[in-house]
Amino acid sequence: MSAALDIRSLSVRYGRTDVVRDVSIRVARGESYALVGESGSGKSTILRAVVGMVPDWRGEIEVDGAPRSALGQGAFAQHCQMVFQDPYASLHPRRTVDATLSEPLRIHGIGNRDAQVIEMMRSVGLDPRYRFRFPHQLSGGQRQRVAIARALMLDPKLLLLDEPTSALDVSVQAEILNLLVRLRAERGLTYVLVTHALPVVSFLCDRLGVLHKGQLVEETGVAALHDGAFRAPYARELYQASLGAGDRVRDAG
Ligand SMILES: Nc1ncnc2c1ncn2[C@@H]1O[C@H](COP(=O)(O)OP(=O)(O)OP(=O)(O)O)[C@@H](O)[C@H]1O
Repeated sequence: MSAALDIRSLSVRYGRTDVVRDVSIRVARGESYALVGESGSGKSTILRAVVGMVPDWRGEIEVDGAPRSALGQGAFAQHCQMVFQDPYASLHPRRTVDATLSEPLRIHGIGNRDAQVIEMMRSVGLDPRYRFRFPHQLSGGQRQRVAIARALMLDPKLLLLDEPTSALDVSVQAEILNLLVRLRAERGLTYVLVTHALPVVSFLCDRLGVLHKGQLVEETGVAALHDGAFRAPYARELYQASLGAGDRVRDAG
C-alpha cells in the first residue's frame, strides 16, 4: 500500500544555503509522525516543501502514492492541508468563520455549504453561534479550532501541523491536543507534526524523526521518549534537555 507521505532524498536551498539535506521520510496512512530538532534545523521547511511553498528543492515527494508535481493545486488540497502555528496570522482578519470555512467548498464547487460549515464547527468543538464572528472576536483556542476546521473542509487525509499549539496558552494547548487526537481517530487522519515540545510528541504521535542541521539523524518510535533509547548523540542531547517537561503535558492532556 502506498504511504500517506513519501519524501525521498529531499534537499532544499535558500539562496546558496542548503537548509534540508537528503532527507527521506515515509509516513504510513493513519500514522502520526513528528519532526523534532532545534530551531533552524529545517523542520518547517520540510512541511513547506510538501505543500509547494519553497522554490528551490530537489528530491521526490509523493502524497497518497501520487507525485506532488502530478497533483494540481485543487487535487493536492483534497489530499493534504497544513495548519500553522499562529491562527491569528493564518486567518483572514476580515473574514467571518462562515466565510473562511465555506471558501474551500465554494472553490471546489461543493454545495450544501451551510450545513457542512455548521457540521464542521460542531466537529471541532465550536458553537455554531460563532459562525458570523471575525477572528478578533474569538479566543486563541477558538481561532485554532477554525484553522483546523478550515483544513478539514475538503476532507483531506493528511494534515501537516506546524507547531499547532505553541502560540496558545498552556491551558488551551491541552484542549487543542485532545481535539487533534479525537479528529485523527474519527477521520482516520495522518499527521506530520513539527514541534519543539517532546511531551506533545508523546501525546500525539507514534513515531518521530530527529533533524539536526537539515539532516535526519534518527527515526524511532515514541517509546524512546519514555526510555531514552536514542542512538544518535544529538537525539540523546535533545531528549536529556527535555526531561521533566513530559509530566506537565501528560497532566494537562
Ligand atoms: N524564506 C527563507 N529565506 C531564507 N532562509 C530561510 C527562509 N525560511 C527559513 N530559512 C532558514 O532556513 C533554516 C531552516 O528554517 P526552518 O524554519 O525550516 O527551521 P525550523 O527547524 O522549522 O525552525 P523553528 O523551530 O525555529 O521554526 C533556518 O536557518 C532559517 O533561517
